[in-house]
Amino acid sequence: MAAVTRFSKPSAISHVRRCLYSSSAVAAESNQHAPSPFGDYKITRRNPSERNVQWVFLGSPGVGKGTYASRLSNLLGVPHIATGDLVREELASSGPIAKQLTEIVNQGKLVSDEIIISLLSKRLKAGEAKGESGFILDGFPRTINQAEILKGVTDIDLVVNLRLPESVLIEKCLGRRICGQCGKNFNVASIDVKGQNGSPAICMAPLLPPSSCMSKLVTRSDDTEEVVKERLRIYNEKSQPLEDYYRNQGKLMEFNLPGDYCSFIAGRAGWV
Ligand SMILES: Nc1ncnc2c1ncn2[C@@H]1O[C@H](COP(=O)(O)OP(=O)(O)O)[C@@H](O)[C@H]1O
Repeated sequence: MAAVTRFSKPSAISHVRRCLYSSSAVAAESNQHAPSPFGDYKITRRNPSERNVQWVFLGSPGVGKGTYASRLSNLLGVPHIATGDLVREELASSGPIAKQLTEIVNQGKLVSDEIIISLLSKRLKAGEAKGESGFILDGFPRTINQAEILKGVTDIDLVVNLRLPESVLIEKCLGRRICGQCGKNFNVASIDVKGQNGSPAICMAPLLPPSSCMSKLVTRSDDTEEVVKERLRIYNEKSQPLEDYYRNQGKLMEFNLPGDYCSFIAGRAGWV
């Protein structure tokens, strides 16, 4: 993949960052006075050379967006903001919208734009108060409408799209576990799919927890086979069109897992 080759040089990330900053600076300035659909919160639309990276991770449920995005966010020094985590925090808080959210999430449906944008605005506002000027978004946008709303408030630099075959996605979702104490994510699924009809074999080792977390593992209530299949269906219908949306803007970088991404990011950072 040409993009991977281009990214595999030592200073690749900072180089891409500089290139993306300079190409999007004009667009950023011309939209400075656009009204914000983020309600009372407006992402400060800065010249990209004066802020940190603003990237988006796309990919089906179970593809590992959270794992890869959080590792990359450590490398780039920006927060990893997952809207699924914001939704789960809201659920755990028993706040006013928690009851309404429980039903939607447990059916594998999408939460309304109004609610998700309000949760995201709150998180971005808190981050900005601490001096954050960049992010890796995971789970947002999930529809063309959300992407249009985001475009109205900031100019995303790069969109990373991760891909795995659907049979593997289901196994990975069913293998997900969270430590109820430290909140870290793990995966007990051991993937070993033989190559067929020209498609490569896929082997992915489980991401096992340390012994201190072992007895505290919980499974997400929406990670049942039925709900996962519904989430995949909704992803294909509502989120997959985002690939073309960002491809047409020249912002999409695609990785077929596990090979492409692992050999690029994980290998370079010494994670594998
Ligand atoms: N951008 C969004 N728009 C609408 N609903 C969302 C969004 N992000 C998260 N959610 C809700 O939170 C749930 C969990 O999200 P997430 O952890 O990202 O799950 P997944 O494993 O399906 O990627 C989703 O099924 C959906 O109900």
